[in-house]
Amino acid sequence: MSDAGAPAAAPPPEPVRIGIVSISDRASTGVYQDQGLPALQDWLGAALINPISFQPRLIPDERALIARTLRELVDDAGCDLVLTTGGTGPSPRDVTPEATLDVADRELPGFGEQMRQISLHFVPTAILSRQVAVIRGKALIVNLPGQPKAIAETLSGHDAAPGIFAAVPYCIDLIGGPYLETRDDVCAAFRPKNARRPAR
Ligand SMILES: Nc1ncnc2c1ncn2[C@@H]1O[C@H](COP(=O)(O)OP(=O)(O)OP(=O)(O)O)[C@@H](O)[C@H]1O
Ligand SMILES: Nc1nc2c(c(=O)[nH]1)N[C@H]1C(S)=C(S)[C@@H](COP(=O)(O)O)O[C@H]1N2
Repeated sequence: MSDAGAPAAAPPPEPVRIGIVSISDRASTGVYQDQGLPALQDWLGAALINPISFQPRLIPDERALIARTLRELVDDAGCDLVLTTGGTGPSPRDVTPEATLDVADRELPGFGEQMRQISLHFVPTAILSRQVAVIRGKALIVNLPGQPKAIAETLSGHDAAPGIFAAVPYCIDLIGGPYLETRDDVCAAFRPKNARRPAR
């Protein structure tokens, strides 16, 4: 039978390379078991339809090492997206935002603003979190708080506020990365109509 006239089958989802970085003095030295990397991997694996190649890193709260790790993930490992967790608070060892700005080409303040709004719904101490999001080359780097439960809270949001991940696929389109497709029950990605490909 001919397929003439039938709509073209959607191309397979594009592969994406994602750096996940857990920044914690105690988890990186074995004082407690790291829960940051598994939480990031679980959430992203559930949310994205694209095949994901994870680049995981577990490191202490050292500014130069964090910056070096972010550069390596983007410039050498070729990550399209890097999510960090931890080190965003006000204590002297919390230096993740500074290290992230050290490697930034440009800052995207909306991510931090939205994240703090979402987190206020869960904890009043959300205002202590100094997360930033930046572009380096063709990659987006986003800081998340260190509490393992904060990862799903900030990425998914809640009834009154969409999670910050909703804006990630379109951002990655705009900076030249792969077309990210999400499972709507975990996270409905927002794209303007003219940027959407046909749904699967
Ligand atoms: N990677 C992690 N794995 C498991 N639990 C974590 C992790 N990071 C943080 N937590 C938990 O969240 C709490 C607050 O995180 P925060 O990033 O402020 O830790 P911290 O006091 O800077 O210490 P550290 O850097 O040693 O994790 C920690 O006290 C810990 O209970
Ligand atoms: N969604 C969410 N955001 C949160 C939290 C949380 O539990 N859930 N903890 C807050 C606390 S107590 C602090 S100190 C800051 C910074 O955390 P970090 O240093 O672990 O990155 O994140 C805040 N943001």
